[in-house]
This record gives sequence, structure tokens and C-alpha cells, in this order.
Amino acid sequence: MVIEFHNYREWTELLGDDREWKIQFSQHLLSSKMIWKASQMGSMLFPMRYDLLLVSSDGISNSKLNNFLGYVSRIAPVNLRACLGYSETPLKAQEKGYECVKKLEAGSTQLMEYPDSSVVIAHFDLNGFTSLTNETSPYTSFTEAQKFYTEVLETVYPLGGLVQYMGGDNIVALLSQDVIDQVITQVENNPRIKVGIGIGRNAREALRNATKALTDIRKDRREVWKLLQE
Ligand SMILES: Nc1nc2c(ncn2[C@@H]2O[C@H](COP(=O)(O)OP(=O)(O)OP(=O)(O)O)[C@@H](O)[C@H]2O)c(=O)[nH]1
Repeated sequence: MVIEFHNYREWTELLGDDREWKIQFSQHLLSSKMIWKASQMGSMLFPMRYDLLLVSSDGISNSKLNNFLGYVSRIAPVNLRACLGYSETPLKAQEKGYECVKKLEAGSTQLMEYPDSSVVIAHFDLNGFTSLTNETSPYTSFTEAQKFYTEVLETVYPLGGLVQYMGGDNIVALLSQDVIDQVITQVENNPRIKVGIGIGRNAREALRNATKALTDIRKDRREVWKLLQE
């Protein structure tokens, strides 16, 4: 599902020149509330650029998504527009969703009925990030995390996946099931990284499985990838 905060730029400009802290405060507060609400319905929020957000909708009923949108519209500073998008990859699905959003009036949403698929989430992690941080500095290690983010993005984008930076050296990607093998091959050819892959009925379940897979890899350090589906 694509959610747009409509006329967000205009809203930011109303805040005057001393606005950046207000925008940051508002964006993080809104994201934190939306992350919580999305988790309660079994989903996951991709805050991305904050005024355009994605919510994984596989395995979530339209009535739950409508309830989520009602909640967001009550806390958002501007009107929303939102649509479901459906296609063979998450990347194409959000393109379709955005095409639909652009046709809507401010304050309206359109949730069509689409079939559900299992959700696949990959949780990527850089090896030895803590020692890199200790040997360098907060900022240098952060630049490495950003390079890692770009690396994952460039791998996953052509495969039709969506990537989100989660903090530290943690990157997650929403994927379609048919590209799992390609992602694993890329990880096997990169000695710096590991990945836990989770499959679930919804995004929360998939991400929990992905994180558990990563924790399992860390325990014995023999594998660089693991896939879990429960
Ligand atoms: N968002 C998120 N951040 C995490 C998670 N686990 C760790 N972090 C962050 O990532 C940083 C690095 O942690 P690790 O990835 O465990 O550290 P590492 O040194 O790379 O250790 P190995 O991955 O075991 O090689 C931590 O300091 C946290 O800031 C997680 O599950 N999610």
C-alpha cells in the first residue's frame, strides 16, 4: 500500500525558517506511531522519505488496512491519499499503487481486493560492524553502513525488491519469492555480509523469521545465509 501525505511540502513551508527540527520531530513521532500500528495488524512500515510511505499489505485484510489509514489520517498534519498496488514484485506493486494515488482527490483512499502471497523479507548485516566502529569512529562507521545500504539497494533494485535502512548496519529488503536464490548467490559471493531470510503470512511474521535466521547464523558462524519459514 502506498500512502502519500498530500501537499506535505506546503505544510513544511508553513512552519517558517526555523522549521527543520519541527519537521524531524513530527516525522519521527508519526513514524513511531505508524510503525507501532502497522505491527499490530501484522504488517511493516517502510517510512522511506516520510511523506510517501509504503506498508506491506499481503496477509492483511482491507478492513485492517482501512482501520490503519483512519488512524494515520487522524494523526497526520495533512490529508492522505492511499492505494493498494498489485504486481509480481514489490517494486512494481508500489509503482502501480502510486499511479492510483496520483489520480485520487486529497483525503481519499482506494483499496481494491487483490490476492495475497507469502511475504519474503531479507535481513542483511555487515560482519564485524562493532569492531569497525571501535577502530574508527561513529561517523566513519556510519558512512560504511550507508555504503552497505547502497550496495544492497543496487543488488535488490534490479530484482524488484524494496530496501529500508533500519539502523546500525541492518538493512531489510522486501522481496518476491522467485528472487531468493539470486539474493543468496550475491551474499555467498560477498565475504563481508550475511543475510537471514524469512517467509511469513504477513510482513511482521516474515521479518521475525528473518531476524531469527540472522541470530541463528551468528550463533555458529558456519553459514552466511539462512532461510526460515514457520
Ligand atoms: N535495527 C536493528 N539494529 C540492530 C539489530 N541488531 C543490532 N543492531 C544495531 O547494529 C549494530 C551492530 O550490531 P551487530 O550487527 O550485531 O554487530 P557486528 O559487530 O556486525 O556483529 P556481527 O553481525 O555478529 O558480526 C548494533 O550496535 C545496533 O546498533 C537489529 O536486529 N535491528
